Amino acid sequence: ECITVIQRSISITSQNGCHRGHTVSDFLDHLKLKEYAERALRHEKRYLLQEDTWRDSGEQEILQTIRKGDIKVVAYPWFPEALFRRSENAIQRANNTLEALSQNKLVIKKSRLSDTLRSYGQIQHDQDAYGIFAMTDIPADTKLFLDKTILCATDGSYRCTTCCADLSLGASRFLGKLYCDRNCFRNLRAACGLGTFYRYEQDLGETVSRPEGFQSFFADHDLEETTGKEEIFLFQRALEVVYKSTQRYPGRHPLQTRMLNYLTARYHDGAGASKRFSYTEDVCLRFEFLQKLGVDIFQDELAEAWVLETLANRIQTNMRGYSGGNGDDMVAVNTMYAFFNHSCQPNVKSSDSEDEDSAICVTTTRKIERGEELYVSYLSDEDLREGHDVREEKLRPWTGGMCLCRKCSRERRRTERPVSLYNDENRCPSQ
Ligand SMILES: C[S@@+](CC[C@H](N)C(=O)[O-])C[C@H]1O[C@@H](n2cnc3c(N)ncnc32)[C@H](O)[C@@H]1O
Repeated sequence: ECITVIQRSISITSQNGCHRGHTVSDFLDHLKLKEYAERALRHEKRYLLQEDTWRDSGEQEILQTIRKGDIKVVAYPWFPEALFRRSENAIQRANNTLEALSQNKLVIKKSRLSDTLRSYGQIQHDQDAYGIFAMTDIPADTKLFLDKTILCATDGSYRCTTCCADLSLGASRFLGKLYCDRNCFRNLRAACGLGTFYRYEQDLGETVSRPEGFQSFFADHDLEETTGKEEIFLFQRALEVVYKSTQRYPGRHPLQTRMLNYLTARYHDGAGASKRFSYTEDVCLRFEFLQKLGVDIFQDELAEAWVLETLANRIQTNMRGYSGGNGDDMVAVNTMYAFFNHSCQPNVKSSDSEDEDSAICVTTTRKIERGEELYVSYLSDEDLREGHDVREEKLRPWTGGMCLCRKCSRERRRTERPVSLYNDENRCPSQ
């Protein structure tokens, strides 16, 4: 009913050609929309009041939060349970890949953080956190594996626009962007379809057939000033991958797309705060991009808000960033690397591969014993030198609460209640 009212008022406004010539029907529509908005506000308030994280907040605070546009994304009750988390098969497949890559040195298992994360509500009550464990003793400075990138996005200044490879040794320019070579340019063009390149193609004078009502993403949005625009591009790449998968395997749900189904999603909302909602980024850009892919946003499962949200969440929880300091920022997802949990005293370090596009290389920083869990740091070296409170705040987007690493547990113990998992030196419980 609400959509009909909106559609009617849009068509009246466009027929009138301006917003000033209000009609009686405009006015009634306005009143009706206001009523719907009030009803939605009451509903959202009731919903938030039932939530643990909001129980201590006053009604005014809740209302203000909703008015600012903060929302909580929940799945519709009819979504199958299987879509809430990764399948056993996905973990098994990931394990086969990791064992082969690491030459049987490493295995993916339930992390030693898992039970505590669950008891603190940092993961869901029926969710497991996985991690990477050593299957043998491993000396310091051992190269563990090289993990290829499945998705990446860059601003393109010093890295290839398609594969994010370092371009310091040479690059080719096509239509104003830098690439390793023509192949990379062609790959991105094939992956993104016409929309991405419309403006550039037009500049070159090539004829492009433009579907009616079609809007070019880059032509209509100036993202130059947007912070984190690489993340928006990364999300679009993920949508392309998912779209291609659903075209190829029509019965497969978008969230079961291979590779992306290796990734865990955060179901906490980070620091107890709900997600800041941006109409431009969360609605307009996503829908426009789906439209570009040819997805019917009222019919297709891919366009369902919870699916898009979960997809974006999986990308954000598992991506890694790289900043070379010269503006060559990039964000990438590497599926095996994504299984590492974080420690403020990591026993594994990562580096960009020198010879393999944007692949990531992981190496031990000290001797590892059989059965130990391996951890990387999600923070930069500089941030690791900060005190406990600063580190915990910076880690909150991932942890949604406390950092459960050994160092943080120790430092927290000095000040408040203990969260100790470390009586036996990071050992996996089953060893
Ligand atoms: C990149 S994933 C790591 C692998 C993940 N445990 C899995 O099952 O695939 C990041 C997520 O792991 C959990 N995590 C990793 N390190 C953590 C830590 N030190 N403290 C709390 N949670 C952590 C958080 O839930 C975070 O969102």
